[in-house]
Amino acid sequence: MSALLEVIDLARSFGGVAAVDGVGFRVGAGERVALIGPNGAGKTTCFNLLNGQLKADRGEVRLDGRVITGRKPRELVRLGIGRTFQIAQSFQSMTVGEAAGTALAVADGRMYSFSRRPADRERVLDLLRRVELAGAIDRPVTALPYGDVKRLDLALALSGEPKILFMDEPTAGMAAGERAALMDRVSRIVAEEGVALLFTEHDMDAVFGHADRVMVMAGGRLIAEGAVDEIRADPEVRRVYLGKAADA
Ligand SMILES: Nc1ncnc2c1ncn2[C@@H]1O[C@H](COP(=O)(O)OP(=O)(O)OP(=O)(O)O)[C@@H](O)[C@H]1O
Repeated sequence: MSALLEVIDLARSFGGVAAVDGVGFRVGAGERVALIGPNGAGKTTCFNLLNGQLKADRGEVRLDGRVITGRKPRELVRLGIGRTFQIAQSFQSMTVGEAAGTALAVADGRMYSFSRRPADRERVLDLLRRVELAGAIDRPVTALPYGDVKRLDLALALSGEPKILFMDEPTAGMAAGERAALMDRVSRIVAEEGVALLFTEHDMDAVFGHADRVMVMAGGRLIAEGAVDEIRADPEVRRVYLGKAADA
């Protein structure tokens, strides 16, 4: 049986730096996979190759067996890839409802039509309910506390009804309690809706609590892959990344 996401020999260099150097892996439908590794390992570059932000020098990405390498981010949304947006940059002048409505319109492919008919309020509310943000529909995005910005970010990523969700450091900059709440919500959505999840994180509670499988990157390559307990116990992973933190 073919995987939902299949990555084959993916590579991208910047000048002399091989940021991603022949990476291959699979993610199954509904699976939660964490990509971890030290700073500069190549995780963000890998994500940007998958989500169409960067062009690969080499390699192939397949979704449901279809080659999607080189597709534009907007096409990828329509093919079933959801990814978090840079809300702070894109939606500063909007309310929460307008931001969600815009994301739904983009996902529908109506964004550049003459009518620019906004998504109806019920649909926007449904999307916001999934991330427990319906009560904030008329609030300006700029007035949201940081944890709610992250929830909105998640809502926008879900707007295209993705088969797989890419989240690059979803809990970065959040307080510990907020981090746990966000990851619990993400895990619930993934379980209830059958969406697969690929995420990077430096917070090991989020990784070990919410991943079915963990992949470890260092120097542009995958150096280990396995279930949470295997990765925790892997001597090479402890040496390059987890170190003494794993004993805590
Ligand atoms: N646009 C770019 N131009 C030049 N070098 C880059 C660029 N993007 C990434 N790199 C380099 O590629 C390597 C991998 O960086 P990347 O950001 O993908 O790592 P990362 O694992 O996401 O790190 P972090 O955990 O700190 O976010 C690093 O050496 C980085 O300096």
